Amino acid sequence: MNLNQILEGIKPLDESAKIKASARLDSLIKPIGSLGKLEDIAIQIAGITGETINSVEKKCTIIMAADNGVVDEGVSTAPKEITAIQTINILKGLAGISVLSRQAKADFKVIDMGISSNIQHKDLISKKIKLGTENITKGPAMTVEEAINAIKVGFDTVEELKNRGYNLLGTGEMGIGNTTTSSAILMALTGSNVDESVGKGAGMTDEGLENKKRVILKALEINEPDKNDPIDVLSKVGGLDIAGLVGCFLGAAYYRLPIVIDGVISSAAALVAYRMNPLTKEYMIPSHFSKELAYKHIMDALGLESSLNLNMRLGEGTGCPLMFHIVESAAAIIKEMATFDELSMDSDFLVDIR
Ligand SMILES: Cc1cc2ncn([C@H]3O[C@H](COP(=O)(O)O)[C@@H](O)[C@H]3O)c2cc1C
Ligand SMILES: O=C(O)c1cccnc1
Repeated sequence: MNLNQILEGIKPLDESAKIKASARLDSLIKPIGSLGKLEDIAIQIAGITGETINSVEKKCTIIMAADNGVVDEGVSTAPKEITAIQTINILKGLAGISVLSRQAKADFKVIDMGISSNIQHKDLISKKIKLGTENITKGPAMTVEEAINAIKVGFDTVEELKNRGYNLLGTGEMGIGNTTTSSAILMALTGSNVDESVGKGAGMTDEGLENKKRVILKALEINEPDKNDPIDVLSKVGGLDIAGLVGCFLGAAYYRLPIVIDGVISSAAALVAYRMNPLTKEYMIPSHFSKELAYKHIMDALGLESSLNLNMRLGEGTGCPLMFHIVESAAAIIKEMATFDELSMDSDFLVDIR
């Protein structure tokens, strides 16, 4: 399947299923709308699957790992070797995403999209496009063909997970320097200014932040990404991890699966997918409000709002298993709460509290 076929195969949510889910929620023994975002999510999932009652217990966060050539410009406090080291830590079950996934009884899948060394682990899926991107202050991060190949990896991963019965997905990443590429994508696609688009990432001094801003401005000047062409933006100032995640968002919309957005890097990928086909947004579920500055502006550009605010700024996909608890709760209320009609059959004392 080529990219155009994928984009054309994405359809809107099922409106009649949403109406039925909404009617069921209004019939439950609670004041109308009182379960807030849990109700919104239950309705969204009904629209995605076409069913009122849904199971979302088989969950997986897809973690795309890749290196970024722009790290040579001193945009991260961490050395680029951390990408490989932390990818292995994730797989060994030791990292934040590993622990939170275990807690949520969720799986994760780690894909090497372009780590700059040839590391191996039995559970690491190698789909390496190349050994890290080029330095974006000198030219494009990757070719358009490489970007499309990376998108295809994400898309195919979702297809495989759908075939294996997964019904709730999440997006995560590991890639030193990827808050730089995320901010560059935000600025290129929306024209937002550098001071509201660039944060300190994994940790950065004030001087380091000023350098990071200069580097991003230079990358945008050298590459001249076309804001009306999301693939141009992605290939010029993005990363292989972000490109893979774009494919995950396209895949989730194509195969009609709900997909949770983690932090600033996943949300940058979500914005690229949204610009490629706005219907992808209907399948996205934001998780937490990342403290990284660009996050708020990316969410504004997407017109989405996160449900959790835990002052987190880790990445890896850590918002996803936390949000899985909430999404499972949303699926449970619409399935398991009683309706007023059901109670009136059992009880002479029912008072309709609506
Ligand atoms: C030990 C460590 C573990 C991490 N896990 C996720 N990130 C996060 O930080 C990186 C992005 O930040 P920047 O753009 O400033 O490099 C990404 O790898 C992201 O997943 C980490 C960063 C570090 C240092
Ligand atoms: O919000 C995130 O995803 C994030 C923030 C800082 C560093 N890495 C990731």
